[in-house]
Amino acid sequence: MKHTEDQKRSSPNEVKIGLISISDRASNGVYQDEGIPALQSWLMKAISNPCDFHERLIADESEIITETIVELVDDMGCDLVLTTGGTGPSRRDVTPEATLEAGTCEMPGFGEQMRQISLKFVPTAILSRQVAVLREIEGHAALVINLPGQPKAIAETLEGLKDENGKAIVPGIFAAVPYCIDLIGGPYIETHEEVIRVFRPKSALKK
Ligand SMILES: Nc1ncnc2c1ncn2[C@@H]1O[C@H](COP(=O)(O)OP(=O)(O)OP(=O)(O)O)[C@@H](O)[C@H]1O
Ligand SMILES: Nc1nc2c(c(=O)[nH]1)N[C@H]1C(S)=C(S)[C@@H](COP(=O)(O)O)O[C@H]1N2
Repeated sequence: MKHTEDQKRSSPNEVKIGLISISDRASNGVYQDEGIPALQSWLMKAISNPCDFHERLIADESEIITETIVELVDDMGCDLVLTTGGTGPSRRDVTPEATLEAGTCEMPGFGEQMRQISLKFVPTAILSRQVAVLREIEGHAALVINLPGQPKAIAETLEGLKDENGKAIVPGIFAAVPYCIDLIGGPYIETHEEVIRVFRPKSALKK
């Protein structure tokens, strides 16, 4: 990894997070982007570590999507990159292919779980082709996850489905993100349990 000022952490537990909103219309100013604000507000509510966000609003262009993921991981040193938009069946929806292009290995469980969660909200969740990958380079690695484009779907998939007492019925995908980041050498992420309860094996818990 190239060493730049951007990659430095202001504290050892700071999490560097890339947020990419992929939308032809929002990036052209046809409507206001709601993707990045929805991602950022959920993460700020959920994560207790200090976070350093890097935001990008781009069109549904395959090369630009891949380049943006690579830039956020390799140059900015992001530990986690979340994309929103462009995972449906339309011709312009190319986010999954562009993400796979930036990845060094696929993490199929995230896409599988997201479709399970989203099917509890809308039958069209089956149309979502979301993927997740690791991007591993020399001295650094990151987890990259596609989320749906509907702004309300962002919290739904990250947080999952809860009953009226706040108990998880279907766990959100973020429950597995901190342990994944541990395993690839990133910072130890902690969350506010009332928003999302993280799962780690006992042996991986910090005392
Ligand atoms: N960045 C965004 N901000 C606000 N709403 C969005 C955004 N991206 C998508 N949406 C909403 O979610 C729907 C589904 O998202 P999808 O990624 O399939 O968009 P799309 O139909 O390809 O639109 P776009 O022209 O924005 O790329 C959109 O039709 C739009 O109503
Ligand atoms: N939780 C949730 N997931 C959802 C949706 C939703 O409203 N809520 N919309 C679905 C629809 S209509 C489509 S086409 C696919 C792909 O979405 P994208 O193109 O917006 O990324 O996500 C699906 N996943």
